[in-house]
Amino acid sequence: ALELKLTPALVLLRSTLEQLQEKDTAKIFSQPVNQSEVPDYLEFVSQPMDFSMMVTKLEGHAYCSIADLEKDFNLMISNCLKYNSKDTMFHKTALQLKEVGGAVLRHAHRQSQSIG
Ligand SMILES: CC(=O)c1c[nH]c2ccccc12
Repeated sequence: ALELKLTPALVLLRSTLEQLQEKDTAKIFSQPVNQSEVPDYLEFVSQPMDFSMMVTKLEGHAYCSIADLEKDFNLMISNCLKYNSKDTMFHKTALQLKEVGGAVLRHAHRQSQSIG
């Protein structure tokens, strides 16, 4: 539709990231894992990622597509699944966010295709 023609890719990236953050109702992904509180974190996770870092990257034009955003989202989820064992709230929350976030991203991919 015409109004999508006026929607720059950056606006779609921003709204997609905002939708993903809204799904993280426990806000466990809002900020980096505090490495002084979790001293062994970097033994399991080589590339930390969280939503605050993704916002900084987005505003710094580090994401050229929904696929770029999806890569960091998937990294953030897999870090959490790796560090936190299956029986933890964090692990279960990450699995749920992976599901609902996937739907948000699939919808965003469709929208970006119709922008052209
Ligand atoms: C997202 C994640 O793994 C974590 C979010 N907060 C944490 C606190 C201790 C250990 C891990 C975490």
